Amino acid sequence: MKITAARVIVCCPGRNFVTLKIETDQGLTGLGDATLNGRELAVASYLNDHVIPCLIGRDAHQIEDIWQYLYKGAYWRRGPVTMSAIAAVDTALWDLKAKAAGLPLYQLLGGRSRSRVLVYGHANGRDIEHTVDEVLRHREMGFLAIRAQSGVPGLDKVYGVGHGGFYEPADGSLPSEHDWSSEKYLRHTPALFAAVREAVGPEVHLLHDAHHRLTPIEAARLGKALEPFHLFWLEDATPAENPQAFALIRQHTTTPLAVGEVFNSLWDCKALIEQQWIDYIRTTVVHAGGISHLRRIADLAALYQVRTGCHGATDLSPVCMGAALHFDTWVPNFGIQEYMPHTEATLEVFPHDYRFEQGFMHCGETPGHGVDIDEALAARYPYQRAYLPVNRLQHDGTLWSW
Ligand SMILES: O=C(O)C(=O)C[C@H](O)[C@H](O)CO
Ligand SMILES: [Mg+2]
Repeated sequence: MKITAARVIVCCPGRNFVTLKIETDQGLTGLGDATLNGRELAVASYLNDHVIPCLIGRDAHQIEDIWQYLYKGAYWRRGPVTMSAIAAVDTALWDLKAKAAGLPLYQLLGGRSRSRVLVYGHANGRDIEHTVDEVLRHREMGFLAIRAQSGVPGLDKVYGVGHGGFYEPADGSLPSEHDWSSEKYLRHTPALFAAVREAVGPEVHLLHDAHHRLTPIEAARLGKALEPFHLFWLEDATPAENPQAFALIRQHTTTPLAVGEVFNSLWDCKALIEQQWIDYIRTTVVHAGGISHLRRIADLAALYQVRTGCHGATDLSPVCMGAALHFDTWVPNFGIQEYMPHTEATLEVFPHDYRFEQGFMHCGETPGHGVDIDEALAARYPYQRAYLPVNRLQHDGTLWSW
């Protein structure tokens, strides 16, 4: 099955998505997500200008060789742009192989390890009361695991909290500015979880994302303060460029830790997993080299009882979600999958066969990963430049992690 053409489709049905479509001499096509929020066109160029010319004429079945060719062959290894581009090729090739075999993708990975995929939803509120209401609303919708984020008194805009309507953090044609105070956040967050736990009782899994904004010792303090409320996980407690920072957090708290949505290779995860400094690894298909590389990360994690918790925000396209759900259906050390519903416009551009039911997602049974693109419709939503916000410390304007 020879690759005859490949094309990058950039569209903005409510937000930007970059999709790679690979065509073959057998008439089959495969799709891969290449969306890198706020840096979309860099990946589109990487694919168009540097990767696609190397794909034409290759055997689409040689997924591993093509992966190595793009990774080692670039000489310049890793990084989010490179690894998202490789991920798109890899995902499209797995989609093609599964279509050629006439099987849903999870069957090629080794078959079903579970009947359905536990997902967590997002409850965001402007204050504690509003967040509690949102958590209860998500429980009514059937979610068994819910991430809770709330506005912080004295801070104007905070990560994870929408300003009415559909939550989309990439909100400006230049980066918008948020203000930050770790002191205010650390005073507020334990009270938030005390109220949420009191309202939902012991059964619902609760999650929280500190979104890289704390220092290691502040993160340790938060983890300790949240212990009575038994979180499923505390995510991105501190930036993870220096994995050793998690050793410090670990010494102080039994709150489970999740990290890795910004990672793009096994090498980012290695020390955190091997030292058992984390409990969940958040890498997903689009930003970590596709199904082939994600499988390697999960296999390493399994040796240390670290489980998967794939990133699944709305800036990952339905193509990524479809592929991730096949991965989740197979991966033995599955933990949980993040799930934020896409807008109606996005779902129309990307017809898909996965579905949400009573707190779980189900991947479909159609051959491949089960997600397509309506190119004519996509063409009606041209790219719009959009950036993620930046954070500045409230008291003096120092640039901080967002
Ligand atoms: O979903 C999450 O946990 C996130 O932290 C979402 C990220 O902010 C988002 O994907 C950035 O593009
Ligand atoms: Mg996160």
